[in-house]
Amino acid sequence: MKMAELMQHWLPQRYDYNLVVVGAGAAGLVSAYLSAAAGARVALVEQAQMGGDCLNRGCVPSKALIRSAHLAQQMRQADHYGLPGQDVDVDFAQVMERVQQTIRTIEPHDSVERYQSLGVECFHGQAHLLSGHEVAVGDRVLTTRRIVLATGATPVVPELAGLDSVDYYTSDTIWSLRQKPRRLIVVGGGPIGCELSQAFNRLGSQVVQVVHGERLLKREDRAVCELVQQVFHDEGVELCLNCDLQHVARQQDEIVLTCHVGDEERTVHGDALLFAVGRQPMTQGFGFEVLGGTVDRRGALQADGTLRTSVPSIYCAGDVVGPYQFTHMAAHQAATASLNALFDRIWRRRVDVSLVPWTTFVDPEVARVGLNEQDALRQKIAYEVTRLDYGELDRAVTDTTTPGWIQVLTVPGKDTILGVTIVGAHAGDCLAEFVLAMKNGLGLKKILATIHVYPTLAEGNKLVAGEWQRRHFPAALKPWLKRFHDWMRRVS
Ligand SMILES: Cc1cc2nc3c(=O)[nH]c(=O)nc-3n(C[C@H](O)[C@H](O)[C@H](O)COP(=O)(O)OP(=O)(O)OC[C@H]3O[C@@H](n4cnc5c(N)ncnc54)[C@H](O)[C@@H]3O)c2cc1C
Ligand SMILES: NC(=O)c1ccc[n+]([C@@H]2O[C@H](COP(=O)([O-])OP(=O)(O)OC[C@H]3O[C@@H](n4cnc5c(N)ncnc54)[C@H](O)[C@@H]3O)[C@@H](O)[C@H]2O)c1
Repeated sequence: MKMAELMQHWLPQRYDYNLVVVGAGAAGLVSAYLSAAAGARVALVEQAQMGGDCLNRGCVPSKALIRSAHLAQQMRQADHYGLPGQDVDVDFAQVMERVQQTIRTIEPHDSVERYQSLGVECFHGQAHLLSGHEVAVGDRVLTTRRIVLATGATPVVPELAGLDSVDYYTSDTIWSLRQKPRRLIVVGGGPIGCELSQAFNRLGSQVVQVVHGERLLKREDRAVCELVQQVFHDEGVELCLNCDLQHVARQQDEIVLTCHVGDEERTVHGDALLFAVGRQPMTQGFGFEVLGGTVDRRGALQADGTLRTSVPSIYCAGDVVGPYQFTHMAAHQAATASLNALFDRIWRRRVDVSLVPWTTFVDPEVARVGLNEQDALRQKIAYEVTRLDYGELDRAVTDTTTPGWIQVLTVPGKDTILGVTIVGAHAGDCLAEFVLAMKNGLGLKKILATIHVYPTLAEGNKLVAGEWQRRHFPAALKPWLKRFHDWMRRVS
């Protein structure tokens, strides 16, 4: 039998679906929704909760927790605002209940009911790939022309001697806590470790943050990390940098984590332990590898620029492929993957990762798009720096939300923006204007020429553009202007 005949033998005459999407997190939901909106017949398979990580264990609960922690901190610092400062008696169980309430409020948006109403057929169960065109869910086999894998990622737990003798948390399980840990050990200096260390500390846990590297948030410039570390230190988060984990043990009622810091041994004591050491793409256990699907050296699905995997009928999006593990990237990739999957006979586009913004929601927030100084130096890209401190921004002063700054890197001598880092209150919101500008090739002069509302933090974007303009005013023009104005003062 020839190959074509063989294929004909096992492929159905007509597929049930144009697209089956595996996983109903940010990537899966957007893939399913867009495909249904484009008129395709779509099935969405989720083994656990609709909304995936972002809604149930990630962005939503963490930002709800951070909000309570921020308010507790503001209450303590009420004297900065002319009000009596106070000790805050945090009802931790209530805070965690609010976190769950927040999830419940958003939940309908990601629910089966909503997606069914949008024209997506939802299946609950673990998807298993039987071929590049067949997905089993329980007893059912869904046949489909294309598949989008959006299976996400799971928290990494380091291999550590003694780990089986202690209970520990990850970002998946920490939300079940109802009793505040008196002393919390957080392992990891990335966004999860930093956001949760500060939040738990502000809610009254004594936090020790144990970090492998020499600083927190190592993707950011050193000055940014130093400010965050200073704030953490001032608020009482104990930082253990350059730590190599050795072993962990339960001793009486406490957890004892032993690390090497250089040649020295250091022990860290706590009542609870949280690992935040990265998230591993979910590529195994649903038949992809059996079909010859490959993963890259990061352990993420291997895909081309159009998000097609090594199995031609299967595309992918979100944390399972990365490399940027953000909800907004999952959604962005989902749009590319699903439309490519539906229309690949006639048209495919590449996913655009040239401009990926992100914000780490520590206080002060750290937001970035494009290059920072350490990237520019590493890539040997020439740049100029223009910086505006929040202290020069009236709204930051009236709100007592200093410290912070806006730093813009531009092409030397030009207003073309290479990258922006904003550190400070609402940095993530303020960044959006720069993302739009960069995406559309607008330089700082265009931002300067745009009327910004006074007094807002976003006005800082215009002020930093003004600072750039002041420094680039053509020097040769100055004597001419002086002569012109001298002449104009003559009384004729
Ligand atoms: C604590 C924390 C805070 C975060 N904060 C932010 C933030 O502020 N901003 C931001 O942009 N990002 C944040 N993130 C990252 C963000 O949550 C993820 O990037 C995003 O959720 C990834 O979406 P996804 O659809 O790729 O994966 P997921 O949301 O993980 O969805 C994958 C889904 O697939 C399902 N699944 C897996 N295998 C199968 C199978 N075989 N069959 C059926 N279903 C399957 C899973 O059950 C899951 O529901 C945070 C993450 C964490 C953990
Ligand atoms: N605000 C946001 O957008 C946001 C918030 C949270 C999470 N996220 C996403 O989730 C992803 C995962 O976050 P994360 O913070 O877990 O991972 P990460 O990879 O960003 O950081 C992991 C940290 O753990 C440290 N580490 C790794 N192994 C270690 C070990 N054995 N001992 C001690 N330290 C160790 C690393 O040095 C690093 O500091 C991020 O990449 C991010 O994209 C985003």
